[in-house]
Amino acid sequence: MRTASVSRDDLFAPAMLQLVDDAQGGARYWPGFVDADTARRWFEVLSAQADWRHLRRPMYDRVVDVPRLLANYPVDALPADLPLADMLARVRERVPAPFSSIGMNFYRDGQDSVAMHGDKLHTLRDGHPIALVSLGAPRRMLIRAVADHADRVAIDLMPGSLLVMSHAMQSTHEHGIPKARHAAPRISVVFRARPPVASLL
Ligand SMILES: O=C(O)CCC(=O)C(=O)O
Ligand SMILES: [Fe+2]
Repeated sequence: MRTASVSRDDLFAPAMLQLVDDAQGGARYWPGFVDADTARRWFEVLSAQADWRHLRRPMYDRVVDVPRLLANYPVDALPADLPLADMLARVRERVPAPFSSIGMNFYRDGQDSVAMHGDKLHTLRDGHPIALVSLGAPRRMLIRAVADHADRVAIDLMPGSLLVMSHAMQSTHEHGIPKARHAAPRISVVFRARPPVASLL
């Protein structure tokens, strides 16, 4: 396994790390996408004021808690008291894609997690990437090839960082945030380009 860990304060850190390669840009990571003060401000407002929901989901013959809080906003109805329009504008400067939905995850502590998965392709516009801004405490993400689980990379997602994953990668690779022994609260803000509603039916 490769481990990629870069801190914003590391003078020798590259501006961008290529974590996975493919014809659509693969997975690219910018550790210092926004400055520390901006990341702190965004975390404070979102943690306090977003519409966080605790979901339960059927799994086999049981109903289980989703082990993190979720909040979702379509980009054409962003609440004015949240910094999401500003975040979207900055993400679009770096990644010019037709993002239409913002999904957020709140990992309250090390027990919160997301299992290894590829994002659902039928809910994403073909060819457009997913962009993910991290806020709050660092958390480790694992990315692995579906065809060879030994082909994997661990990246410590720092507050103020941006991770961009290609559409193609959602079928060739899985990503997840494993549980951690100790972790302070973290938020990820995920920008996706959704297909028009009609094509979902
Ligand atoms: O929180 C993260 O960094 C990953 C979230 C994720 O994979 C998702 O929302 O699909
Ligand atoms: Fe995901």
